[in-house]
Amino acid sequence: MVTSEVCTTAFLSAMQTCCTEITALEKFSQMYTRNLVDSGNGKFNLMILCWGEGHGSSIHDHTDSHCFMKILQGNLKETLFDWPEKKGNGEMTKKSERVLRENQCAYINDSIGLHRVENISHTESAVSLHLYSPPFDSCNTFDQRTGHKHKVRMTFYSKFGERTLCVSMGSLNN
Ligand SMILES: N[C@@H](CS(=O)O)C(=O)O
Ligand SMILES: [Fe+2]
Repeated sequence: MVTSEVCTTAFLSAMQTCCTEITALEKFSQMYTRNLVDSGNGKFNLMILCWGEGHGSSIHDHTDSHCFMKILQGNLKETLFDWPEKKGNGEMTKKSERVLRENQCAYINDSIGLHRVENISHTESAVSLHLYSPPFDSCNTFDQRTGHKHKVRMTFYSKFGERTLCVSMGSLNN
């Protein structure tokens, strides 16, 4: 486990170099945007997420994938939640929260729990790098008050630097 954590950190740090160029493609909108950078021959999705002031995701899972994340710019608050009881009929349990700062890496998968990510700054945007393996294009969002889940299809605001023609935003907006 320790070895894989070290490898993960090393890998994500190595990504920093190409990300300096990638951030030139930053895309901001009314909600956080998901921008596909590399689809890894179908083995992973590497994406840049751009968070304006106050933007955040709703509570969500990661469809049984590994999710690695690195903050490239600004700060993001991550709140972890337990999975709701089967029936999902009450306030969801908050497990922990932390602020991820520039260059910090994080990891989550469904056995760790659910999370919500927010740029709580009123003055600064944030940019994060996300690596998902295997890739997925839908996940579940959860209502914090009831624990009820809702399947959501996720789309990209841009792919390989080009704006997509998605009608809906496809982000897990808060
Ligand atoms: N998992 C979210 C971003 S985050 O809030 O972790 C997404 O891919 O849109
Ligand atoms: Fe997430």
